[in-house]
Order: sequence, then structure tokens, then C-alpha cells
Amino acid sequence: MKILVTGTRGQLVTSLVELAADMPDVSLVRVGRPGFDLLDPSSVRRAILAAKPDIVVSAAAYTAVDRAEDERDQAYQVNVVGAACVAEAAAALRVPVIHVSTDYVFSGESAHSYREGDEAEPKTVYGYTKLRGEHAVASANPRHIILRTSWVYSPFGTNFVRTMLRLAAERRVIAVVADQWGNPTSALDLAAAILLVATHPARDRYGIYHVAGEGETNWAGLARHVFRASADLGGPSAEVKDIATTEYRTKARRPLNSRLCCDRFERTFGWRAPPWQLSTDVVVRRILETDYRNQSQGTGA
Ligand SMILES: NC(=O)C1=CN([C@@H]2O[C@H](COP(=O)(O)OP(=O)(O)OC[C@H]3O[C@@H](n4cnc5c(N)ncnc54)[C@H](OP(=O)(O)O)[C@@H]3O)[C@@H](O)[C@H]2O)C=CC1
Ligand SMILES: Cc1cn([C@H]2C[C@H](O)[C@@H](COP(=O)(O)OP(=O)(O)O[C@H]3O[C@@H](C)C(=O)[C@@H](O)[C@H]3O)O2)c(=O)[nH]c1=O
Repeated sequence: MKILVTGTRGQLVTSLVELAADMPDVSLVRVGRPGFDLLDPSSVRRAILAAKPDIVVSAAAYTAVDRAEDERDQAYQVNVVGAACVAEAAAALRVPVIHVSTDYVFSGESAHSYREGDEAEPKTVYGYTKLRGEHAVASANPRHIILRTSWVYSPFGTNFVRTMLRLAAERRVIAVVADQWGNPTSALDLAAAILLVATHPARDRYGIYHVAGEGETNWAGLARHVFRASADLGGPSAEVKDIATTEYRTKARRPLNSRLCCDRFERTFGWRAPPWQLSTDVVVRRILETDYRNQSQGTGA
């Protein structure tokens, strides 16, 4: 089976490439800039039609949450127009598209973990463009599976876990918001879920699903866990000071509640992500092995 994934160096695409390498029946092709640019619809169509995949994974996106507040048009072009082009090209080949979306489509004002049918009411430009992207993908290709995930981290690219480890080398105490709650998700787990979906497509499974790490925490809780895991392996560590969202000024207002209920995905595909703590340990170990090889001890086992 030939799976086409959009993006070159992103966290998710890199994780997909790594996992697919161990799947003899899967050939994974990635398309990215400059030949494939979501800001250039003709390059998107050309790349996808030429590759003739059996399924398309739409993983590339504009993900800079704060910058999007100032670059509304660019975020819209990538996350809405570009995503729609990807889904249209898959539709032209009569193949399904798996599109990745976000917890930030929700306002965060609910007291419960969000289900797929709950009203989406984004409070950020990024969240708004991702929601409009979901709508555009669904209307461009009836064979769509939209996977909303949250708080993605990995050994690759830019993410909160790597940022924390980097900051620990510079500061003894790091102030981290403790009133935004969510489900940290390893890109490696998300990639496993996507490959499961991609290799078991079925007409009655099209629709929207939530897929995120099992269990919940806040950003300060995640940072503390990262530092404990890192310290156990001789890597960088820092003290975490709990602060409120109001004490950490950002351009985009993040949702206070980002928790996603993943029961529908488990019912349909028989898969649930591991507890976030276990996956975080795996990723911290990988980061120490690659980024801090000379500073940490005991990371080679
Ligand atoms: N990161 C997170 O915490 C979360 C992410 N998501 C969603 O998951 C998906 C994957 O995210 P993640 O892997 O973390 O993202 P990254 O920020 O790590 O990577 C983004 C990818 O998009 C590509 N890209 C951006 N703009 C363009 C463009 N104009 N044309 C072609 N490619 C482009 C990048 O290209 P290049 O390789 O050239 O840099 C890169 O491969 C996205 O849809 C995101 O919205 C959902 C919830 C949480
Ligand atoms: C670096 C840092 C961040 N924070 C806070 C800011 C913010 O509320 C929270 C997370 O910050 P980040 O900027 O790393 O993460 P952010 O860009 O908000 O992450 C989001 O990315 C997009 C793509 C998604 O789809 C979301 O699911 C989510 O993962 O941590 C601190 O409190 N202290 C710090 O030192």
C-alpha cells in the first residue's frame, strides 16, 4: 500500500516515516517544500496526482499558534485552502484522506473532556483556521477521516518537551502555566494510530475522531514529569513554578480545557494511546540520546 504524507521535517511526518520503515507492506512517500507548497494549489495537485497513492495523510500545517495572530492570511491559506486542495486531489484519485486537526478548535470553556460532536468555537486564529480546514476537507472529499489531537511532542522538531529541556540548561526555575489542562500526545503514538487507520480504511469509518495521549495533566505537570524523567537519566532538569495563564502573556489565548475524549476512536479502531507518562519517558530518553549525548549518563541502554 502506498501512503502519501504531506510535509518533510514536521514532527508527525518524521514519526510516520520512522514507523512505516518497519512495515513491509507500506510504502510511505512524503511530499514537501519547495516542490509541494500548500500556498501553491497547483503544486499540491501536481505532486499528489503524480504519486498516485492509495491514501493521503494530510499532516502539514501552519502550526505557529502565536504568529498566526499576525499572519492570519497565511495561516488561512495553508490550513484551509491548502488542506482543501490536498483533500480534493485525493478525491480526484478516489482515495481517502486522513486529515489531522487540533484541540484548539474548542473554546476550552467546557468542564468536560470534549467529544467529537461538541460545539467547536475556537478562540485563536490557528484554531479558527484548523476548524475551517476540517470543514473544507470534509466537503472536498467524502472519503475523509479527520483526527483531532493535542499537545503533540516528539524527539523531532519544535515542541514543548524539547523546549523545556533546552530551557533547563539556561534556568534553575521555569515558570509554567498550571491552569491549562489537556492530553499530551507523543507524535510516535499518533503516527501508530494513523498507520492503523490508513491500513484499515472502511467506508463506514469516515468522519471525525479524537486521538490523544491517555490521561490528563497541565503544562506544569508535563514539565515536571519531563524533568523527573530527564534527571533519572542524568539529563538536564529544573524546578517548575506553577503560574496562571494570566501570568504568562502570549498573543494567542490558549484554551483552559483542551481534554479530548477518545472513546469513539477506541470503539471504532480498537486502539487507545498509552498513558502520557509512559510515552513522555520514551521521548525524553530519545531526546537525551540525540540532543544531549555528551551531557547525560545512562542514556545509551
Ligand atoms: N504540534 C502540536 O502540538 C499539534 C499539532 N496538531 C496538528 O498535527 C499536524 C502535524 O503537526 P506537527 O507535525 O506537530 O507540525 P510541525 O510544526 O512539526 O510541522 C509542520 C509541517 O507542515 C509543513 N508545512 C508548513 N507549511 C507548509 C507549506 N506551506 N507547504 C508545505 N508544507 C508546509 C512543514 O514543512 P517543512 O517540513 O518544510 O518544515 C512541516 O513538515 C498539523 O496538522 C497540526 O495542526 C494538532 C494538535 C497539536
Ligand atoms: C515555553 C513556555 C510555555 N509556557 C506555556 C505557554 C502555553 O500556554 C503552553 C504551551 O506552550 P507552547 O507554545 O509550547 O505550545 P502551543 O503552541 O500552545 O501548543 C499547541 O500547538 C498547536 C500546534 C496545537 O495544535 C495544540 O494542541 C498545542 O499543542 O505552555 C509556559 O507557561 N512557560 C514556558 O516557559
